[in-house]
Amino acid sequence: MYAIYSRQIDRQRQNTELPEVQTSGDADDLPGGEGDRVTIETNSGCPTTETHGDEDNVNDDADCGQRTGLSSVDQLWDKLCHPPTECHSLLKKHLTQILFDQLRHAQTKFGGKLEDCIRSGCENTDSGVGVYASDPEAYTTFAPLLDAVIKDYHKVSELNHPQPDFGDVDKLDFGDLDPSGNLIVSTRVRVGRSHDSYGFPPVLTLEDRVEMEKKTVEALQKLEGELKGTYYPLTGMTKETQKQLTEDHFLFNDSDRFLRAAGGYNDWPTGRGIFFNDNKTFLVWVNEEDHLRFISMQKGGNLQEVYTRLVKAIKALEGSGLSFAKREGLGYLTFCPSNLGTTLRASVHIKIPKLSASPDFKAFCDKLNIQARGIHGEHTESVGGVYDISNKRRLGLTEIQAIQEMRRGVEAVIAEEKKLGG
Ligand SMILES: Nc1ncnc2c1ncn2[C@@H]1O[C@H](COP(=O)(O)OP(=O)(O)OP(=O)(O)O)[C@@H](O)[C@H]1O
Repeated sequence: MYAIYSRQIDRQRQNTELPEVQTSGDADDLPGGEGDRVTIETNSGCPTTETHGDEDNVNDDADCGQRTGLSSVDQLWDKLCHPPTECHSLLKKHLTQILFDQLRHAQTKFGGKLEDCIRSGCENTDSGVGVYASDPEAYTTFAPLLDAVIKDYHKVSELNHPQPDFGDVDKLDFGDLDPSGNLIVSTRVRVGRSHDSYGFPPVLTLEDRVEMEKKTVEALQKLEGELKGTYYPLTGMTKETQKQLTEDHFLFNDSDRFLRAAGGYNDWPTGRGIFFNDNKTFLVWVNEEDHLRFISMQKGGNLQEVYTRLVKAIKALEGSGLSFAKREGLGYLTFCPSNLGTTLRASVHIKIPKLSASPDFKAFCDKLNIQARGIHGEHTESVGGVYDISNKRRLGLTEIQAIQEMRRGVEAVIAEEKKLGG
């Protein structure tokens, strides 16, 4: 069966041309040099009364099924109960002995098990969240654990996410957030989407990945106008091209140990790739962390243009025959529970040397529901006082509300930086 899919993909790949290395890409103007370390957020609270696993069941290989070489659910539980250093993850906080006993034999129709959801958090006890959904149905089967984690992470008391509402893009009340062009280097808005008929990375087979890639590429090839572009599979792409596209902030890589432990890089690079239009303002990541990530980005601070382009792309792709996983009260479903709901992260890369050096920087961001990251993605450091500032909330509000929250946050950040003399 795989041979058939491989042949199909090989044919498809023969028809695509690999991109030239972009030595003068959009992000080349980003400042270089070492900078301050970003404070990474965790929403933790370490339990003081965590009970230990049932030691009689440790090494119960029956739970491993066919996934040989992976720790069993009891081995994972044991690791979580005896972390090498203090553990503050949401997994640790919410997976009690009672819940573990209740869920340890549960299985979704995609074959997802508890161990698929908790592996990363048990292997990496320094995780902030520590839980991934094995597949869309995990949000039902493992709801006692996942709901608690979701409520805690997103700071909501009820899971009643509203229906999608992108607002009227012809009547947006914002444009360029930094008309002077002095502070904002670039703006990016992304959403994640999952095919509703496939599981998430831990339960996917190589054949699934190839099949999903094919379906996705067929839909992407229908895009028109500004969104029209070309798909570049990772398989066959030179290391130099991958490196350059990653450094230019366009492409993903396989360097996140949390995602790796969750199975996010299984069968790498098969089934993965990137689609982009000619001027690289609309991109789609295929089979990175999520089945699909739609990304709109450009240099400067024009949030209106970036958001409008993304909304048009979402509507076009929703009408192209793809069917995305959603659940009442949770919105769009993603591999990581931190992303579901709107799945929207709108960010600017912004030069804020004064504000970021202030001891109140994190509190300032928290108050505005915005988050600061380093400029090479989550868990990276800031470079030259440039930070990635984005909306923190993705669940419990609409897309247009999330964008407005980010806009207000960025405007406040700019005002504060100027007040401090920046
Ligand atoms: N405003 C921006 N301008 C240019 N590049 C950006 C911007 N925001 C994010 N990026 C780039 O996008 C890439 C992915 O970043 P990152 O992994 O933090 O976010 P993400 O794609 O939203 O996913 P996740 O939140 O799941 O990690 C990185 O190369 C990062 O530098």
